[in-house]
Amino acid sequence: MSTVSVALGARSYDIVIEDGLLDRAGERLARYARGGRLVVVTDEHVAAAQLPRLLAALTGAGVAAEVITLPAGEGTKSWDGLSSLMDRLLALEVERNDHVIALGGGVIGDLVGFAAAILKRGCQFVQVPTTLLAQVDSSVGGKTAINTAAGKNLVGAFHQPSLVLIDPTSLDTLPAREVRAGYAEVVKYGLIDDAAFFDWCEKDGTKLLAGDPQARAHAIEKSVGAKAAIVADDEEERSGRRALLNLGHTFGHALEAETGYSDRLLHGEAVAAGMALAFRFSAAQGLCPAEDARRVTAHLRAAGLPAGLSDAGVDADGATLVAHMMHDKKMDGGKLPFLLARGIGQTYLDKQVDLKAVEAFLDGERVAA
Ligand SMILES: NC(=O)c1ccc[n+]([C@@H]2O[C@H](COP(=O)([O-])OP(=O)(O)OC[C@H]3O[C@@H](n4cnc5c(N)ncnc54)[C@H](O)[C@@H]3O)[C@@H](O)[C@H]2O)c1
Ligand SMILES: O=C(O)C(=O)C[C@@H](O)[C@H](O)[C@H](O)COP(=O)(O)O
Ligand SMILES: [Zn+2]
Repeated sequence: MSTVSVALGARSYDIVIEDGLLDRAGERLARYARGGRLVVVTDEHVAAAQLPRLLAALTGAGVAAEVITLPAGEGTKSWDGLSSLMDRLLALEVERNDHVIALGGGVIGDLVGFAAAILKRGCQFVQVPTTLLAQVDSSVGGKTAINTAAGKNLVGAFHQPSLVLIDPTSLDTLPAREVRAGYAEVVKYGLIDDAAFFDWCEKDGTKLLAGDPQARAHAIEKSVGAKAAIVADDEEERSGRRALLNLGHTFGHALEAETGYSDRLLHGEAVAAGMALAFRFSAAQGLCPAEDARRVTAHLRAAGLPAGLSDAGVDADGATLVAHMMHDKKMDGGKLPFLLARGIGQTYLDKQVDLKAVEAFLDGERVAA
């Protein structure tokens, strides 16, 4: 077992990582059960694959669970998904001091977190992530949101969980495509500021993708440790440090918008393509060695992830993609700061990027594909 703490003063919390934790979560969660009950929110796939383990643990600890099961997929992170969840939480008479349990991937975590942030002006929640992406990234840090017609995560709040329980064995039922999508956010930590970890990904990433328990534990602990440190330093993305976690996301969110937030392109896949584009753009601008951009592209493709527009199934011109980017939350005074790289492990926030250059670069990528 390992525990990582997110140091945020009164809002500090632990992230507990342990194989089999789901089966032993009853005692840990029982302390949050007021009146002997807890509300668990999950999606239909997780309800079939992992919920029985959590329910058995809760029953064993004498806790009664009310379960809300939502449709699986990015479409649930929407006004409709939020409205339906809020009505159901209100019908269950969840109170401000109650804890709601989010059991699922990033969609459930982001949606439940946002619902918790606004239910009766704020109740509490616990993250029990069941995808690789959620275990290495979305369950930590308190970014909660839904998507709107204008773009990704545009309505949301910073609302930290009280606890994060990570059971890597819950990934045993996760489809391989979802494991690969989560792996993109693992690689991200190496590319941001840890070149040695990117080396590890090149050497041992395939073990992680195959479900090797040691590789899985190493990747989750490294990722969560890196994210916890960044969040503790810049909780609400004010100083620029937390923005580093957005590497690949400005391009990636534009690709997700272009594919309609659908199964055509998963968030992690869009981030993979976005990181490769960020590195190639950096190289094209003379900021980053071409060899580093080549390594990033090659590694993502070797992992079965998209590393460009055509891999991602996107056939849009630069102007269309840049128009999506204008909704990015990093926009500041009409300018869009970009996460660029001076090399692997040397990501930085560049506030001087010329959007015409981004547009021309993307047009070139489209032609080259
Ligand atoms: N808040 C953050 O910091 C943050 C970080 C990264 C991503 N995100 C968000 O996370 C979302 C993507 O999350 P995701 O990739 O986890 O997708 P997801 O929540 O849609 O889960 C992916 C699929 O796997 C299924 N699933 C989940 N766990 C399973 C299991 N153990 N066994 C079998 N099936 C399982 C789900 O039902 C779903 O079909 C995006 O909306 C993204 O914007 C948020
Ligand atoms: O936690 C963060 O900060 C991140 O940026 C993590 C990202 O992986 C995640 O996709 C996040 O939701 C994107 O944030 P956004 O502010 O661009 O919506
Ligand atoms: Zn992400």
